[in-house]
Amino acid sequence: MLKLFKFLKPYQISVATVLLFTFIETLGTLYVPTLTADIVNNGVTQGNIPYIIKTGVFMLLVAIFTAGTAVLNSRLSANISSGFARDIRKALFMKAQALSINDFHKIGTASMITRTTSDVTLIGQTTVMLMQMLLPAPVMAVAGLFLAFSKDKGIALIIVATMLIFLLIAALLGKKIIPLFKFIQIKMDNITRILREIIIGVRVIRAFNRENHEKNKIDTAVTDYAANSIRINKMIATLLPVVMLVINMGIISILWLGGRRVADGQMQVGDIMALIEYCSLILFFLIMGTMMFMYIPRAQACAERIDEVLSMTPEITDKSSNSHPRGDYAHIEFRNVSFRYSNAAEPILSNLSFESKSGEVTAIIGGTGSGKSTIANLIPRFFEIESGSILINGTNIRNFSQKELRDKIGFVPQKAFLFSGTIADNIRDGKANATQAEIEQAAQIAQADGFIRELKNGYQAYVAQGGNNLSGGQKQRLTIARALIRKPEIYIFDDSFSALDLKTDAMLRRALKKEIGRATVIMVAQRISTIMEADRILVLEDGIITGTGQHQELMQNCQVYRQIAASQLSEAELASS
Ligand SMILES: Nc1ncnc2c1ncn2[C@@H]1O[C@H](COP(=O)(O)OP(=O)(O)OP(=O)(O)O)[C@@H](O)[C@H]1O
Repeated sequence: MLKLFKFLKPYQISVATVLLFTFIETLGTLYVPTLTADIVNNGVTQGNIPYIIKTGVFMLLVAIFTAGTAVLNSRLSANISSGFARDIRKALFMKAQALSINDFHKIGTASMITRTTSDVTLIGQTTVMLMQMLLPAPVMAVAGLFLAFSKDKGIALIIVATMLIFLLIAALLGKKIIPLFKFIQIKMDNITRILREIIIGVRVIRAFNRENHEKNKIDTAVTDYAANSIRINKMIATLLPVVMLVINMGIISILWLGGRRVADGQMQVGDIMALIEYCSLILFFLIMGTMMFMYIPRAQACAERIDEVLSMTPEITDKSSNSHPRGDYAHIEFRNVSFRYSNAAEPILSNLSFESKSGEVTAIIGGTGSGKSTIANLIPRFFEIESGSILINGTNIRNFSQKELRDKIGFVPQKAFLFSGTIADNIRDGKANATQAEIEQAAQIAQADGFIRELKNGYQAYVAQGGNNLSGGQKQRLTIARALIRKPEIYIFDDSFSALDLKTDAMLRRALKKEIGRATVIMVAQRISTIMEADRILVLEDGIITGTGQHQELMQNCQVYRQIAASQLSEAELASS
């Protein structure tokens, strides 16, 4: 947790002010019973009304001043807490942006959400509670005991004994509660993960009537969380009456010994009142401080989870500071590339070599799981290759900054993903300063203009989260338009035409051909008809290229390609190819 305190640096002055105010507030709180004793001893028992009024007014001023510092303290603390939490969240977000997909998988999406939301909130709250509740406890104890000893040593020792009994009980209970607090965040992660899956997969759940199964899953997770919380609350609930008993025993002892002292004429009545008040205040602040000690392990667990993300070294970093400005063409070369996913035993691609020339369409076809999407994902450097090199215009992609590299690419992912907002906003994600004319032109080439204009608000029509209010084909066309608007040097279509009907597929490819110019196109596809006209087709089988050439060459030379064609084309189409 100490590591995260560096985020408090911008709030140094505020933190110092809170500490000072807390100190003043604590002393002010202790001064009030001292004044009460004074009023009773020198005013009430003597019948000295002017003294009562004078000291009473002074006491009122002390109380108002103490309350004022408390209000200011709360406001400052709230500001520190929210600013501190905001800064940690920003840092987490920036880190998440820098992490590779592999790095991200190590943490998990649900855990990343919990860490950025509830973990940070808890750290912010705990830090402020630490300043307001834990730090005043020793000040109160030392100052309170000092005042108590100055009034009566014997009674002060009763207060010390009461404190020790309380601390013993708190230590015994803390030993049981602290591990439970640590578990709470892990259980919260579990709830977030299940909820996220249920929300995203709601259609599948309904389609397969899995509502009860999912309900049971979330019930179990929530019940588990609740059981943990109930156990904690039960223990805290036990602590409070026991502590009250200890305090009351302390007060009774003070009254007993104080009464005898008053009877012997060694002490005044007001002093008993002050001593009881000191005892109550010390114990009250100790209770609050102890509660904090129980929260600290939970905050500590959260801090460790946050620090784990913040201290991660991204797997993919920018090495070169040389700049590689955007051009208008790209020549891609895979040279003996081998790649394996971090959790996989076997490589997915082995010694893969191919070239994709400027102005040409290179298509990749092959069975499912053969590694087509993996190749598409390696060009923007979403993953790091194991050996070999990927070159763009002769430069290793590792020598580009990730931003420069990705600026060159118009990427259309296999799973069409849109953001909530308007249709125009989504296309503009490809080029932030795109004009309406550019947006419409990109949509026309992507064969999306027609359906967009039929929507009630056209380009301003609302796209729901993930594009859930659009059809699969509509979403695909918008993701294509988003890539086209960049006018990139490299187009990567990862099975991006699969949801289009054959006619739209053909029209889109025809429009694309005119648009591409000197750019390079990598087109992953399952359908032969989509790639038949490509300048070069790579046939992939288990991460190895088993055939390269144009459609007709492959029909003659490549058995795997012939088998794919035979399974998709009609007799007439096969005969004519
Ligand atoms: N993140 C990942 N971690 C581990 N293995 C993965 C990961 N992504 C893909 N794989 C594995 O890599 C292999 C190749 O996957 P890839 O997505 O490249 O295949 P593909 O040819 O595009 O398949 P499809 O046509 O079904 O989309 C598969 O066996 C897959 O299980």
